[in-house]
Amino acid sequence: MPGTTIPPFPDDVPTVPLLVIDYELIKAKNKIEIDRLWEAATTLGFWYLKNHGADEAVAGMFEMGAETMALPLEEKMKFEQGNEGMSFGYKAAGANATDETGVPDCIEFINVAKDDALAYPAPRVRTYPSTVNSRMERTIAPFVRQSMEINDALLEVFNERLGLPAGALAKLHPLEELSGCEARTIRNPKNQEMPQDKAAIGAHTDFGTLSFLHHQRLGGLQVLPPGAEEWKYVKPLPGHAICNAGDTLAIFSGGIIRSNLHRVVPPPKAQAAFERWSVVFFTRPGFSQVLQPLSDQSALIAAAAAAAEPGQFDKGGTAGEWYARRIKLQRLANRTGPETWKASRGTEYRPDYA
Ligand SMILES: O=C(O)CCC(=O)C(=O)O
Ligand SMILES: [Fe+2]
Repeated sequence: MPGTTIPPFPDDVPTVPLLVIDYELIKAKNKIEIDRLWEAATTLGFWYLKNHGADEAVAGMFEMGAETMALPLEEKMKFEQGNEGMSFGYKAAGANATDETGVPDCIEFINVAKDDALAYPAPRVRTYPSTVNSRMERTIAPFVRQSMEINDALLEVFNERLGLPAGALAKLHPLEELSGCEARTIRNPKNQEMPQDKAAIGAHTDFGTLSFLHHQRLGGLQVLPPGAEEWKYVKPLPGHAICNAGDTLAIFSGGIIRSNLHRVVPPPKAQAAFERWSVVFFTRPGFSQVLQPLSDQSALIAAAAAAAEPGQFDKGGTAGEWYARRIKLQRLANRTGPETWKASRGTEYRPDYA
């Protein structure tokens, strides 16, 4: 999309002032930057990340998404993720609910399992459209590797600040174990015939541990800060990723790290006339890992978990069950009524919004 024609993000809409974290400083173990990352993760659970070095792979992911979405719908549907609680593959527009009344979403996306990208050409989980296969080695695998390296470095910081023994969080995300880790490219159609506050992706928390998100120039992502009544836009900043913590990190940390509600609405004002694309990598635990606060390994987590409402973080099932439930029950094909939406929710649920 030629940059000159895209109107800038408007300066008169409510935005949330995320901290900008410098990945180079995090790698250099800069104490001040680590403190800032910790503050971001434990207050809102969202931050910008600059100097992450993944720009080329991210650009390739946008291209892969455009090539894939340009395929005939019939071809894309051969790789649809299905209704059984698996996210890998193609998700058609309208397949998911965006709220408890069952209003359909309007975005389509392609998800590639980290386990397929790294094992290519041998499928570990499933197969993909030709446009994915042709970029598996030159685009998707490098994006997966770089994203994992970045998320692993952030996890190491959290591991230490949570008072956990070295490698405790990493152990829950073994490279070899099948997991919900995936790379995603999303297409959001332009000129959506819907009000500006109507969700393209409904209010949700992310299912996994850490998300590494990229936009081009268009806004539309909003967060609902703790205690706030009003959704606030996250302003896209060129070259800056947006990172957020998800449910499984909130659970492992007994709620010390925040998995915050967010949603996608049409881009604000004049930007709504343009198609919006996003790229994400989701780090999620191995499917067999048990979801519970790591209280037996950290006094800090034990205290936080003890202070939390019963049932909020002591979930008990496996990461595989958590992932499958959340995906399966947001599919409209599986909806029986408002209870299906409710049963698909994550660690944060605000009945007035989510
Ligand atoms: O497109 C975006 O900005 C956010 C996407 C998102 O929240 C998700 O895929 O979980
Ligand atoms: Fe999300």
